[in-house]
Order: sequence, then C-alpha cells, then structure tokens
Amino acid sequence: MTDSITIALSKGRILEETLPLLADAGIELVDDIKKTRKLVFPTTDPNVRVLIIRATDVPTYVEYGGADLGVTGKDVLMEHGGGGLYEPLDLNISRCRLMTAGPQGETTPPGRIRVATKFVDIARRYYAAQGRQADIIKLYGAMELAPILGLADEIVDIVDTGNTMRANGLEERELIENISSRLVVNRASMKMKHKPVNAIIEQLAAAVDKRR
Ligand SMILES: Nc1ncnc2c1ncn2[C@@H]1O[C@H](COP(=O)(O)OP(=O)(O)OP(=O)(O)O)[C@@H](O)[C@H]1O
Ligand SMILES: O=P(O)(O)OC[C@H]1O[C@H](OP(=O)(O)OP(=O)(O)O)[C@H](O)[C@@H]1O
Repeated sequence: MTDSITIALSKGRILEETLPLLADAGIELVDDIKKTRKLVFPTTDPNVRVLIIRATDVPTYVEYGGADLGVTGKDVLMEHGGGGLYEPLDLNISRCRLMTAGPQGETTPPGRIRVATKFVDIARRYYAAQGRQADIIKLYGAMELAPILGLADEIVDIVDTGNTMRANGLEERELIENISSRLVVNRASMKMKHKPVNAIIEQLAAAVDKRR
C-alpha cells in the first residue's frame, strides 16, 4: 500500500511563492483555490493532498500529525518554539527580517522599556538575552502604530523593504533573525513514511536549487 501524504501550506503571501515551487517539485493543485471555500485540496499526485491554513497554525498541525509536512515562516517557527518538528529545508522564499524598531532619530530609552509585538516569546527571549528589561505587549497586527501612540518604546516586527516602518516614522534598530519560509516535517512521519516524505524533501530541494 502507498502512504498518503498531507502537506500543510500557509495561506497568504507564502502560498503565492510556495505553489510554483511545489509545481516545480511535481506537485500541482487540481482545483482553483480562489473559487472555493474548501481547505483540503487534491493534487496531481493521487497520494498527496494539501491543506491551506494560517501560517501560525502550520507548526501545530504538523507537530500533532494532522499533516506530515508543512511550509511556514521561520518567524512563526521561532515563536512556536520547541523541538517537535524536523526542519530539513530552507525554501528561500518570503525572505524578510525580524527586527526591533523605534521612533526615527531617537535611541532606546535606558532602563525598563515597553515592546509591542505579535512575537511575544521571541521578544521576551531576545531582550532577556541582551540583559535588558522589557514589558512585552501583545498585538495582533499594525505593530507600527504602537510607538507613535505612546503604547510602546519599541516594536519587534517583520521588515522587508522598510516602507511600512518609514511610513510610520520608525527606524530599524537591531536584527533579531533573517527570515525565510521553511519546510517542516512531523517526527513520526519522517520515520513511518520515510520513502514518500524523503522523496518530497528531495524534489523540493532540487526545485529550490534550480532557482539559486
Ligand atoms: N513584507 C514581507 N515580505 C516578505 N515576507 C514576509 C513579509 N511579511 C511577512 N512575511 C513572511 O510571510 C509570513 C506570513 O505573512 P502574512 O502577512 O501572509 O501573514 P500574517 O498576516 O502574518 O498571518 P496571520 O494572518 O496568520 O497572522 C510571515 O510569517 C513571514 O514569514
Ligand atoms: O518592510 P515592508 O516591505 O513594508 O514589509 C513589512 C510589512 O509586511 C508585513 O505586513 P503585511 O504587508 O503582510 O500586512 P499585515 O501584517 O497587516 O498582514 C509586516 O507585518 C510589515 O508590516
């Protein structure tokens, strides 16, 4: 019997870059994903199906075996934490930086500061490692507003072109991590479905190499 494989993909900007990569690896979606409310999709490989879910949920689905493989941002994986997943491949897509940032022309105030972010665990670890005291304020989006409105001294957020920061009177301060999307694999699937899982890893690795 052939093992069936489920791959969890992040919807949104990562998906746009993942689908061509998957196609290069020989896995294409059959349906037009824009015309349906479905979340599970068959592919041209009868043994492979795809889930399209929020990036932040991908590590959870893969860790608990709802999917064998997944694609999500390194930022999401760092925030998810734990060693519950294999991370065999950097897909080199959705590249950006995870930065601290604050108001243009100002320096970080001394002493305890307030930091607004949706990456609360990353921020907590980062400031603690720097020996700096920080109260972390959880936001779910539009972090760039927080310093302007006096909610926080700094933010921790994703930067690509820097346009969002500049447009909101902020400047980048410290680089926490260079980010790209990664392939993750469930630990049990890696052992129990080694052959098909490994074949997908190798096909995707070849597709990534071809683009370098
Ligand atoms: N400006 C950007 N340029 C490149 N990659 C980015 C950028 N912003 C985010 N990313 C990457 O894409 C991932 C998903 O971002 P996206 O904006 O699609 O979702 P989100 O709005 O953060 O997700 P959710 O709605 O689940 O909170 C991020 O986790 C990060 O890895
Ligand atoms: O440096 P830039 O090129 O301006 O990109 C950075 C912005 O991109 C992301 O937002 P996104 O566009 O995904 O909006 P959202 O977070 O509100 O979904 C991120 O949260 C930053 O706000």
